Amino acid sequence: MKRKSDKPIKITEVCLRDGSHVVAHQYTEEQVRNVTRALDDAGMHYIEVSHGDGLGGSTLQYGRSLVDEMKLIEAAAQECKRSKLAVLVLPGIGTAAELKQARGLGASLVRVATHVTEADVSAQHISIARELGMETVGFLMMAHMAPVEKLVEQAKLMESYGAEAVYVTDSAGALLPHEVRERISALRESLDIEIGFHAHNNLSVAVANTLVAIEEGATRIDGSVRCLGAGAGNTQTEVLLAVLDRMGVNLGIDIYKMMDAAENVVGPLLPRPQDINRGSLVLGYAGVYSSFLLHAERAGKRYNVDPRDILIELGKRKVVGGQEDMILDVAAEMSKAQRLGV
Ligand SMILES: C[C@H](O)CC(=O)C(=O)O
Ligand SMILES: [Mn+2]
Repeated sequence: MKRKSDKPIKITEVCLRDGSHVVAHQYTEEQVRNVTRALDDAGMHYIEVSHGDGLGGSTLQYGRSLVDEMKLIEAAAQECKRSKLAVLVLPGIGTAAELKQARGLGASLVRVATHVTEADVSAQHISIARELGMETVGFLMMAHMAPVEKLVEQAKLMESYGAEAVYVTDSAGALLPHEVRERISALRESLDIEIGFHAHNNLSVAVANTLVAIEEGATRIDGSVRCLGAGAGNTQTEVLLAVLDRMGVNLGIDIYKMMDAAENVVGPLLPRPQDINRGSLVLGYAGVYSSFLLHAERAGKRYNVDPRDILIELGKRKVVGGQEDMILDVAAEMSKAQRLGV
């Protein structure tokens, strides 16, 4: 494989954070320990643990966690012998106090996530993370919603605040390979820091998109074992590692051990197969935030509305992360319209 960066590729495994959406944030301490131990043993570079919506996400709006995420972070930290522990924080949801607590428990990297046009709200969290001595990464979500020039402008803001890498985050799994190529390439030309890529597999192109991102110079790459992430999940980590190995890129992570972790440890946690069903396909097709899938399915049941119609309407209204309450509103409106026959 020809890569436009000579820096080593670092993988962040997100099944214990993005996968938290899939299990409605019901991870137990034992599950987190078992998964972390298996990933650490395989040599995973970074393991991310937080509520699906980041530190402090356990609320009515986003869904309550079964176990306090700080307990889960602490448990994961105790299992990490080689892997580094990462957390995610969304300014406006997670606070500096929570970031400090996570740091104290052993998290050494933080991704500060904002909507793709709202990087300015990340300044304070990025600077606090740097003061805490954490590796600090910007995470521009719903990257398909901004034109390339806007994305570059926002990434440069994060760089100016002190981020050491910036991610193109395809939260809706809506980006096509050529769109990933133009985004990563533009960032590589404009930034001095590392570039990352986080995919969702709603249109079945997560691995392909990730390969394009790596070719274009992305060096921070996310994956989830067995696709255990929101919607149809993320780039399937063990598959990506096997493909990269076939392409001559060995990341020092044991592929057999990853396959075993996928089969024996993560597989049993899946509430249902992480395939591309009607709902997840619509997420990618309509460009809707992947973590809305479960909420839309629940709202659909409650109001007797097809979840696909809810998702398509949310896409039309350009609803973004943080507006989860709109899902119920839209479902209620649609149900009323159905009853009135309008
Ligand atoms: C808070 C989100 O779930 C972050 C993420 O993984 C994404 O936007 O995708
Ligand atoms: Mn995600």
